[in-house]
Amino acid sequence: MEGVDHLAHERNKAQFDVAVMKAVWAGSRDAYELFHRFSRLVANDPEMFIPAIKAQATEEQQKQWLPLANKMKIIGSYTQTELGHGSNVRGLETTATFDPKTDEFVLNSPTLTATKWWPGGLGKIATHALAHARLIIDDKDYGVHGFLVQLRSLDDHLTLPGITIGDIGMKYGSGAYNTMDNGSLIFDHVRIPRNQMLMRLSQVTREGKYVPSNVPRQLSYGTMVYVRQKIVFDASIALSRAVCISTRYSAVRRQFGSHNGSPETQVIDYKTQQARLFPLLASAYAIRFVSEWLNSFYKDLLQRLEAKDFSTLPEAHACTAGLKSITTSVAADGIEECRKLCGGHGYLTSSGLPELSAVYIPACTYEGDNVVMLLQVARYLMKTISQLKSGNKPVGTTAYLGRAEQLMQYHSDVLRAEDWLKPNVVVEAFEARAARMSMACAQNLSKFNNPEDGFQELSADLVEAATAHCQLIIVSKFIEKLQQDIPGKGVKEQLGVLRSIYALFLLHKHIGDFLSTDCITPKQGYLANEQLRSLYSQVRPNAIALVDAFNYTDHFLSSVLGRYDGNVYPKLYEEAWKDPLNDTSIPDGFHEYVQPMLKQPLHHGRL
Ligand SMILES: CCCCCCCC/C=C\CCCCCCCC(=O)SCCNC(=O)CCNC(=O)[C@H](O)C(C)(C)COP(=O)(O)OP(=O)(O)OC[C@H]1O[C@@H](n2cnc3c(N)ncnc32)[C@H](O)[C@@H]1OP(=O)(O)O
Ligand SMILES: Cc1cc2nc3c(=O)[nH]c(=O)nc-3n(C[C@H](O)[C@H](O)[C@H](O)COP(=O)(O)OP(=O)(O)OC[C@H]3O[C@@H](n4cnc5c(N)ncnc54)[C@H](O)[C@@H]3O)c2cc1C
Repeated sequence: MEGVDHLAHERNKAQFDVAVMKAVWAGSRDAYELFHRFSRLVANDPEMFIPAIKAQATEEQQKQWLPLANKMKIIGSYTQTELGHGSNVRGLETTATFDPKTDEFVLNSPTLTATKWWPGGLGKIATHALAHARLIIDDKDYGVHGFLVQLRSLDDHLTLPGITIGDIGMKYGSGAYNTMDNGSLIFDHVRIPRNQMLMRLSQVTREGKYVPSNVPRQLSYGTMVYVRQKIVFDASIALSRAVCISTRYSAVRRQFGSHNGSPETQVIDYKTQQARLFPLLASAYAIRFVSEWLNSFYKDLLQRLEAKDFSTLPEAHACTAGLKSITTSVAADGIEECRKLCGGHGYLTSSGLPELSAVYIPACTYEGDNVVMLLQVARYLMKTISQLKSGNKPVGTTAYLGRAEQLMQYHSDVLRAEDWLKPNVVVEAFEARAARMSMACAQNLSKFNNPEDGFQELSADLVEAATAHCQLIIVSKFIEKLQQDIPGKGVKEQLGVLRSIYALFLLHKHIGDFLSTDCITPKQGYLANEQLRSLYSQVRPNAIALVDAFNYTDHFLSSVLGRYDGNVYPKLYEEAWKDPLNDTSIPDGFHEYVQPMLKQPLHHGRL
């Protein structure tokens, strides 16, 4: 049956132009062409070190180090986290003490918990580290700064004196993340020249004078803003990959429902399967579009920073931290749901899902623990609300808080299920929910004498308010995307269906928020759910074409279940047969251990 497309009948059902949708998913026609060519050539290979040099090094330092890094003459590791501290960057313990006699910094790990722990590439391969350490001059602590430190000889790759490096060992699962040499590093009074402190933001002079930056010190966290927005894009890839596998397999898999010898039901036709799968399909598109927006916001930030305009930096931090958190959580949970959607076969390595899950789930932790990131968003929201009194009009993603008074009076006017298809009806409900949750937190916070005590006490509520705010951003950006000119037969209509599924699924999932804040009535909640069911029926004939639009090759999916041609069973069988256990019919050790047991005589009356 090689060459037969078992999913052709599904593809024929599509009510939209898949070629155009491929370009929409890729971002543009050009991006599509590029991805199409490259995805067939290379695997993803993220750099980790270079963005930080660009952000924190002076022009002179960049001239010295970037060509070396770009040409792979040196291999760098972003070395921030320690055994004792990851989230609390200000709590890092490694020290870099200035020695005015020699014009050097002395890097030292004063305690076990100061050991650098986790940095990727550090364990085995890196020649240099961008190490984060506390700057000490004349016994005065100036806080955490970045230092370029050579770790290994460029001749024989042996570690240099005073440096102890190891790999931190096996990680979750047996999958590909174990090929990453996350490492540990101890400094024992290692000396580096003064000009290897990254001095774009603040400098240390030859005399040992600290010259603080005249720009916000938060700029030193710029690498994290950059990587977090990349991670949002990455979430759309990881989730769409899992959704592609489980959608195709759900159309192939049949279970129950045969009448008089007719074929059994495709599991994708079960409403329960649709209610689990289609919100994830919609989420993949939603994350894709919000990542597109976030990337353009980030590019705008860079232009502003060039012009010394720092006004959007706090919002950029809140958006990248919050969206990193929400989207990686959705993707990680979504991958696991996709595994379950594939039943038993989803647990096989050949489904591609266990590997994807094991590699992906740390995204909820690295580059900022997801809860810690939402608490940053909450701080930003509380700050925005506290400034309302002084007449500060919020802009951008918090503009709706400027209409807080009006939103506190809001009651949804939905009367019929179809009313929930109107974008403005959805946005108003999401704005009112987010605003009321934040306002409630702000009001509760004001009851505490010490705001920090209040923040700790209310942190679970604050995380929920931040979640509501971030979900509002994603819903709004999906709606804005559809306000653009999108050509192609049926493309906009399909995206409209996905947009409504995304928003109404969230409403259904967080119905408690919407009801307890009195934004909607139970009847309106019921109508939203009714609408959701009918949207699932609309997406059903287009489901396969919607995942085809991701344009993933079988090689990229690495999944027997997600094959483009749907030829699952013969390939599943073939794949199992490749297992080394099947090379022989008698397993190793059988004659030594199992056979003697089998040959033991039976004793009457005893087992
Ligand atoms: C590397 C390149 C890769 C490129 C390719 C990408 C492909 C993508 C796909 C997949 C590859 C991924 C591979 C894995 C990579 C993993 C790498 C790592 O994990 S590296 C370690 C990351 N470590 C954290 O993220 C720590 C988390 N902690 C923190 O960020 C901070 O410490 C935080 C936010 C918790 C703040 O802690 P506080 O409370 O002590 O803050 P205070 O330092 O005092 O600063 C407070 C002020 O600064 C602002 N702020 C904080 N962070 C900011 C930021 N990043 N930008 C701007 N402002 C920020 C705050 O809003 C606040 O502002 P106000 O004073 O209220 O105005
Ligand atoms: C696969 C992987 C790759 C990594 N790569 C790198 C790298 O290349 N370079 C590098 O420097 N680091 C790297 N890291 C480290 C990573 O950035 C940190 O692990 C991450 O920032 C989380 O910090 P932590 O480990 O200190 O978690 P912790 O902060 O110890 O988190 C433990 C728990 O405490 C909670 N918590 C912490 N603080 C608060 C708070 N203020 N309020 C409420 N709850 C809180 C968290 O939510 C979490 O539930 C990597 C980590 C992983 C897993």
